[in-house]
Amino acid sequence: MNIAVRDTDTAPRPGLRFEGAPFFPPEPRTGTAAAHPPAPREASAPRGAAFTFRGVEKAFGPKTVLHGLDLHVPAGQFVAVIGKSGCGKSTLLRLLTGLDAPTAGTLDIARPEKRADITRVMFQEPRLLPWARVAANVAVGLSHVRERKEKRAAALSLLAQVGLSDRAGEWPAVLSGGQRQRVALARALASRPRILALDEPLGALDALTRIEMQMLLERIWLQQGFTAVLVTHDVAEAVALADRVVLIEDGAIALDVEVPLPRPRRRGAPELAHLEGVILEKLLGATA
Ligand SMILES: Nc1ncnc2c1ncn2[C@@H]1O[C@H](COP(=O)(O)OP(=O)(O)OP(=O)(O)O)[C@@H](O)[C@H]1O
Repeated sequence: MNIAVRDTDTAPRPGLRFEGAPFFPPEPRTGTAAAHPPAPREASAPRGAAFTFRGVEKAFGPKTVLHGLDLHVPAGQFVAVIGKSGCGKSTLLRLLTGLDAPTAGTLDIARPEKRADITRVMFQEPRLLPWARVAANVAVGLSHVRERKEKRAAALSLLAQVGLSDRAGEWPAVLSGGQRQRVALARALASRPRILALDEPLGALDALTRIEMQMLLERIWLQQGFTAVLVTHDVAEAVALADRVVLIEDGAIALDVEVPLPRPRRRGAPELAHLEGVILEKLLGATA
């Protein structure tokens, strides 16, 4: 198996892999971020790119969390972001989704003026509205659909995608944790985002539900072709789902690993375990 591992800034980026990204055709990665000329803050990303961080710094008062982070992600790619607690993973997602702004550097993103429309975030906790039934919770993501009947039909169709057709009229409180996350996923997908940011969305689920949700997420990603950025502490999850795993260390990308394995990936396969070991070794080195 040919595994491309990159200690950032010392080696060229690995080749890209695209599998099942029907809406966004693959584009060969062309050079490093440094090869691009400086761009105005949040200018349009290069064609075929979902987003590019160039020398992005984020400081909170005297504390600098991200130091000159470079990350180019082509449209349709599934990227997993790992790193020790407090290294800046959620901060990266907040910058990506426009919830926060970099203190230096540039973030190039397709149609930045529409960022609220093209990005969606899913968190560890589903954050559903407790006073709204399941279908109404999904409809929150359907603000672009005006007609009530149409909205309901769209919400039901989304619930069918996540396997919850029969729970549309229930309250979130009666659902299991995994079912609530399915509703949150349906709501996140409702606006057909181009970029789905996932901040440890499966972290609170039991092991079996977690694997079921991973498979659901992968299936929907394969069908819809959005760009997925998954923050996770679970390296096995990262290699099972992602085209590419990046490790943040000392505020920058310390490792960039391609996952050259066909889908669906068999949990426990030796190739996955090998790759997991390579990444864990680096991660443990970072936390030692
Ligand atoms: N709004 C804020 N004000 C001050 N400091 C912040 C703020 N947001 C994040 N930080 C700090 O930035 C650092 C990175 O936080 P972040 O949440 O991005 O880490 P993380 O890698 O996602 O951590 P974890 O894996 O534990 O969730 C932490 O030290 C955190 O305390």
